[in-house]
Amino acid sequence: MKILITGGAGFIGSHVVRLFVKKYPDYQIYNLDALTYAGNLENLKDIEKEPNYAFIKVDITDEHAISELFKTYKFDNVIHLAAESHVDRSITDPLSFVKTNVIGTLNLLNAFKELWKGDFEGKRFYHISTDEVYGTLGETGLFTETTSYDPNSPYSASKASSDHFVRAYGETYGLPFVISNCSNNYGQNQFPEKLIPLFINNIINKTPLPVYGDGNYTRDWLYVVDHAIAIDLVFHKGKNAETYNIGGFNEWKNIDLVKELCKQMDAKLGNPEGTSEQLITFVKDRPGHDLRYAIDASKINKELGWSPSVTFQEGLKITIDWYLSNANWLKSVTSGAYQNYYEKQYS
Ligand SMILES: Cc1cn([C@H]2C[C@H](O)[C@@H](COP(=O)(O)OP(=O)(O)O[C@H]3O[C@H](CO)[C@@H](O)[C@H](O)[C@H]3O)O2)c(=O)[nH]c1=O
Repeated sequence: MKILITGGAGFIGSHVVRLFVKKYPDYQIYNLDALTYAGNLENLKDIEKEPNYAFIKVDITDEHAISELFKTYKFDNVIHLAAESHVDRSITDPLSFVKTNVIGTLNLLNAFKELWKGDFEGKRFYHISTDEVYGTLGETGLFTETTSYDPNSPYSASKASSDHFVRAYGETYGLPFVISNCSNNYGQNQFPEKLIPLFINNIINKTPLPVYGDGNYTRDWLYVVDHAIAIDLVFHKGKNAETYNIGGFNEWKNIDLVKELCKQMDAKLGNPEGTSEQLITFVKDRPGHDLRYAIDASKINKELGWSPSVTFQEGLKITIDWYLSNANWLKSVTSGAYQNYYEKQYS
């Protein structure tokens, strides 16, 4: 089986590529990535020489290149993770999100459709998406697979649009697909623009921790390897044309999470208690900031037997240890791209 995994050099993508390369030696895994600021082949150093792994540097916005690639390699299946993913960046540059997340997805769908021309036996297009397509929750309630789409940021609007296109290709052309919508991920190799790795990096460098608004925003956090395990299950056992919500049953208000992170970092760094908390700085809010995301993951639990295997305390510990022992990785990824979007745009 030939599987194209897009965005495989990125954070979640690299964990998915590693899992598939190691677990399925009979599959041929093609990792397609444009290697933008968030993609890094260092993330896959440990598996790059495996015989069932190949890397292809192509941007999914390049319609011609994508079409030629599908003709050459005849991929049986696609697991599509390539995306612009950072909400703050989408606020300053929405168009690049439409190009990659919407047009890029369309290019893949078209190439897949043209390659198999309706003979889709044993084929599947798996679109990896986000819980942000559902918009925001109040203090109570959970997103289920039937919650209406109501995206609020340019990022979530672009992901909602690509989800709709995938479903439309299923309805219109009979293209076999499955979609999953996941909550906030954290873990090793995440680019330090996202809350947890950004704040770990800032604590290491003793720079301010910019908490947006009053910090009373809630996210549901999932350890990235548990997401990769869920993707493996949905890919192999998920029903055609279905959606699966994936979440950690692990809601945290940002301010509480940041304080917990500070506590664990102080313990690790041998700082007196309370040292890192002094770096917390309440700053101007993110425009259109969604109050709360929370996922009802009971469908994937009941149908496919998935539930998170790593507790938040364990996952956070693994993550902190990884960043502390990979200072070179942190330095190299932060030397080029500007990672602290608060300072750049909202100050
Ligand atoms: C970077 C940053 C974030 N925040 C807040 C904003 C959010 O309420 C929360 C998490 O922010 P972020 O790490 O940017 O993640 P968020 O906007 O929730 O979106 C993430 O989670 C989504 C899934 O829910 C993914 O689809 C997105 O690709 C991913 O970026 O922390 C701060 O207060 N200060 C910051 O500097």
